[in-house]
Amino acid sequence: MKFPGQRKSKHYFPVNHRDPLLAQLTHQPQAQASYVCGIDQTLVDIEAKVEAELLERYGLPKGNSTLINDEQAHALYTELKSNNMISDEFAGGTIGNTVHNYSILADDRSVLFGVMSQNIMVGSYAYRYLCNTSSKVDLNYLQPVDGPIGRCFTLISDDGERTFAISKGSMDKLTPEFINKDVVQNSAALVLTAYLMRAAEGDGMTSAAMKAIEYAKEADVPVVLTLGTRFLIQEDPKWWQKFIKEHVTILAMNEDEGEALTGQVDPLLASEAALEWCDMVLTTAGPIGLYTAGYVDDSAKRQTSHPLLPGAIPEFNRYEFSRPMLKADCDEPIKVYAHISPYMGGPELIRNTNGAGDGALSALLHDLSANVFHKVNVPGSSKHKREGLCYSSFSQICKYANRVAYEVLAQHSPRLSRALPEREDSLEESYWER
Ligand SMILES: Nc1ncnc2c1ncn2[C@@H]1O[C@H](COP(=O)(O)OP(=O)(O)O)[C@@H](O)[C@H]1O
Ligand SMILES: Nc1nc2c(ncn2[C@@H]2O[C@H](COP(=O)(O)O)[C@@H](O)[C@H]2O)c(=O)[nH]1
Repeated sequence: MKFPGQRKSKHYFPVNHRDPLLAQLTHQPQAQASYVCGIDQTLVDIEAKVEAELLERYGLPKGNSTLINDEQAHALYTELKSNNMISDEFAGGTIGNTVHNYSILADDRSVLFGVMSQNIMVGSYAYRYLCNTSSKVDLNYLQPVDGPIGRCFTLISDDGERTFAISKGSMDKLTPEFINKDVVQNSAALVLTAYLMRAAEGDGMTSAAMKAIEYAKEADVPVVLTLGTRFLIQEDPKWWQKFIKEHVTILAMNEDEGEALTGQVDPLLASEAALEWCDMVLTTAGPIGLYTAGYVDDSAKRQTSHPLLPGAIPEFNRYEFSRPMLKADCDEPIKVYAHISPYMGGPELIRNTNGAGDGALSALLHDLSANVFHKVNVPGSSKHKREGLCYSSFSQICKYANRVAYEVLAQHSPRLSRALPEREDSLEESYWER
């Protein structure tokens, strides 16, 4: 496990500083590992820049992820291919991206549940998916299926907004028997997307996800849900509120999904509202940056040394130096919020924002998993006198998530091909040289 480590307020990502507590680990040759597991619809992203007219012609609402049938998929693919519009084809899927990025950041194992074609031709989509996934993502639990994996046409508009058209193939054929109970129950977190809940009748994906949730809850493993798209949530916000209340520990969403879920346009107020149903919230807000929100026990709260920020909740970041806790672990829970503006104002060139939110979530998962790792291996640490959900404070998690989102945007791909630089200097130099 590579640690998130200590971050200077100016340098929003892991730096070389060694945690003195971690030094104890060097005396333990066999540190116990910690990992996260996730379930996804196995998808390859087929990226193309398109005009608004094409979206209209195929009946694809801008910004949404729409399921399309085989005939529509064939027509769309033929049109994109014959006009040389396809710019990239790479492994995708919101949770596939998240666990891949987690493994890149942590330089450690994650486990992905899903399906994989059992007969794979070199160059096929299944082949590409495997080639484009970090070798640290454990794919040994994938369920073999007869058909192809899914295709996600990722259609980028002039303003960088992405619209998805999903040709599902066999992506929803995962069945509950392929969810390994031990793997889920020994993990630091189970990560899911709202997309898993829209499988058609006869497809096992939704029941597989519910089985995994059942296993996770039995073992007090945090369940992390990312909302995927506002269109899915606005169909029935009450259903989602109940789902989150019953099953979810940490919720990740963007400001549109937050509005669809809570009715609050302001991402801070949407985060506050969502805290009524879960323990922690990560709300990304595009060029506005991102928010973390959650709970800490009154006795463990820590005041920020940063300027207090105005907002719909005045001075909302007052206790952002606190570490997130489960509400149930607090005697006197208080709500804590933190915000950060985009790292360096965002990259100079943003081709599209595909996967930026998933990137931010993978940083949060890394921090959470590092906490489990630290707790198991350095149980006597003062860090664990109180039960904490994460290793770092709300403020630090904001910085780290923000930095990773920047990297996804700068690398122009939802999957990181390399981890963050160890030292800030090179990046900063290039920033000032602009
Ligand atoms: N236009 C932008 N300028 C600068 N940073 C951005 C921009 N869009 C996204 N980001 C960064 O990426 C993060 C996630 O982006 P967002 O678009 O909210 O996620 P999602 O992909 O889930 O919609 C933001 O919190 C911010 O740090
Ligand atoms: N599992 C699913 N993933 C999907 C679906 N539609 C789109 N996507 C994936 O989302 C990421 C980008 O996420 P972002 O919201 O952070 O930009 C992309 O790689 C797609 O593959 C879906 O129905 N199911």
